[in-house]
Amino acid sequence: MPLPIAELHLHIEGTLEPELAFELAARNGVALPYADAEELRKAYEFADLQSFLNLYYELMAVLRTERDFADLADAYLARAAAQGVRHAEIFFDPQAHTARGVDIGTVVEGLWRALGNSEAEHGVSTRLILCFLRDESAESALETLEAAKPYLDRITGIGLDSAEVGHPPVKFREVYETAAGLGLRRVAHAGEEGPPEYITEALDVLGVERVDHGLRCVEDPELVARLVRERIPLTLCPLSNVRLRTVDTLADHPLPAMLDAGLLCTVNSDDPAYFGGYAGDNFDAVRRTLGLGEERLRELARNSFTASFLEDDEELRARYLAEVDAYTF
Ligand SMILES: Nc1ncnc2[nH]cnc12
Ligand SMILES: [Zn+2]
Repeated sequence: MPLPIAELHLHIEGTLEPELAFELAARNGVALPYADAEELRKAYEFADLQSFLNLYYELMAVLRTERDFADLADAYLARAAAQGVRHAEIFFDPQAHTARGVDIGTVVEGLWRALGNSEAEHGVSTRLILCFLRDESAESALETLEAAKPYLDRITGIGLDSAEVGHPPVKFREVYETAAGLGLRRVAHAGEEGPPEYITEALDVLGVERVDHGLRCVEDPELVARLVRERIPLTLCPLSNVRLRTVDTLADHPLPAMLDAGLLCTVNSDDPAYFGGYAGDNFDAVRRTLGLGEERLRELARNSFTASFLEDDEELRARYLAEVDAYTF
């Protein structure tokens, strides 16, 4: 039985496995510029974040109907459950779909078909987090939040993703303020490729409660001290960092030093179809390569539930934490 964990950094579009991409392409009459799934998988060789994002957005062309989004989310939830995920807070990128003429309602309702049944079907509780694309305009983000208003009962929070460098958090001050007024929780990618200053800005200007990645905080000891003091969770994604070359090799990953420093780290998969592993695979990789022992693994699992947005169901959080405590390796 795998260690029970919460996954807090997962882009649903990044769970599109090549085989499902071809199945959906056939169903929707979309032509993909690859002969088959095997050839597509060979294209998963990335120099940096942008080279990954190019393929990530290109493949989304196959996602067109509610059923497509439901199938995508259902496939993820089944895989995640098999790896010990008990709770998943799932990002989606509405602008990447509305730009192709797919309505935000199609996306949310499609995802909800799978998420609404997930506890019964897969034993995985879920929350949905709407992400704005930071390389699009602030106006576009505001329009997206407006378009999401009919679906806010299904959306727990907002996030910020896509190309980081050159798109600092401050660009999205207004939409984060508006979202906070609507009662939405706030997270943002910061310090993945961008500098530590973006992490500080995400905290101070956007009011984020959790930082996605946050890896580059290690370059600024004062920032590390603040993150420790304020118990700000970081959603790290070790296999993603290797594939996108933000660390040279997994053995160089600062996770052990970050835990030693007292940071509230969690381990997640980011875009598992592209980066070689789901949440449990990331745990296995850091256990094997970074030599994390049982106490550290249990700490990471506890952190994932502590950092989750389960304030609306503290009983469930307590149940998950008890499962972690009772787990025998
Ligand atoms: N790792 C990542 N960083 C920024 N934007 C993303 N969108 C999907 N995955 C991402
Ligand atoms: Zn991400």
